[in-house]
Amino acid sequence: MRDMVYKALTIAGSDSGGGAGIQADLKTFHQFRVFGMSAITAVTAQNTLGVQAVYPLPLEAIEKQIDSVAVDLSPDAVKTGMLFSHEIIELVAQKTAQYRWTRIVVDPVMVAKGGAPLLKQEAIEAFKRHMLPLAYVLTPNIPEAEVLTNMRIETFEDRKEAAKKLHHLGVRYVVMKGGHAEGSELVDLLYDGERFYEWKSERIETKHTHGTGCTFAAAITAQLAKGKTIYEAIDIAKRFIQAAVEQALHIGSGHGPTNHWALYE
Ligand SMILES: Nc1ncnc2c1ncn2[C@@H]1O[C@H](COP(=O)(O)OP(=O)(O)O)[C@@H](O)[C@H]1O
Ligand SMILES: Cc1ncc(COP(=O)(O)OP(=O)(O)O)c(N)n1
Repeated sequence: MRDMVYKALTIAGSDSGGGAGIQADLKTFHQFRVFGMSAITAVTAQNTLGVQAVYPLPLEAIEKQIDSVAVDLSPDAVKTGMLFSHEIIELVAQKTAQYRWTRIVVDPVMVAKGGAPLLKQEAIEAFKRHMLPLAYVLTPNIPEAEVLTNMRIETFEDRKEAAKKLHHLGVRYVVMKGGHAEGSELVDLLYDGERFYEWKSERIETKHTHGTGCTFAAAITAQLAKGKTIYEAIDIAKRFIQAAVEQALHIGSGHGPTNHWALYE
């Protein structure tokens, strides 16, 4: 008998350098034996040194890609990444409702590591209004959680308070990543509306962390596509990202990408 084929769709921006965005998502899906599909929202000219240019796609082009995938290939889980403008956010929200997608992982991509904006300032309210209530899982880093909650996050208790606020704004599972906090121990936090859960790891001292957020969220999406629970999905995604950073590829002269095949070498 044939193995079941699980499918995941990523709606995100293209990173020509291959470390983040659509490219990181598809590599991660593939690594977990999940069939990856894409709807590109924007094309970036990007490498390990930074983002040199951003070209959002026409709304019609984004809509057609989503429709083509949805009507024929029925994704088991969906991930969103760089959405760039309020028009794209509104379109993606409308399509999510139209196709009744429920296993949706929303990575609130705002700024690339080098500081380039990947979400317009004017789109933040639309993001909060449309994307948070749709999110089965939301994966903010600490600065993104600060923007979405309008609060400063300094202590671990602040992170918990922010996670609660995001849950109140409609998110089912809040996964607050700890990469931007100080210290040699890294803690990713899950709030499920009742309890907090922590995933701890050693911080690897490296500048090669380009695409960690995309890769981690894509790993969660792949596991949800396979029918895993959120707790199982984060267990696997955390081990995956740790190995991917630990065995980074050391390519390019800036912030290099993680190693998407590290766990299975
Ligand atoms: N130096 C590091 N060593 C190990 N894991 C890391 C490191 N930096 C980030 N991670 C992990 O990568 C994921 C993304 O983290 P974070 O840096 O907070 O988000 P983003 O990449 O979106 O800014 C998290 O699971 C985090 O624990
Ligand atoms: C096209 C595109 N999408 C998302 C990002 C941000 O990715 P992230 O995983 O947060 O990694 P860094 O940019 O922080 O290294 C991106 N750069 N490009």
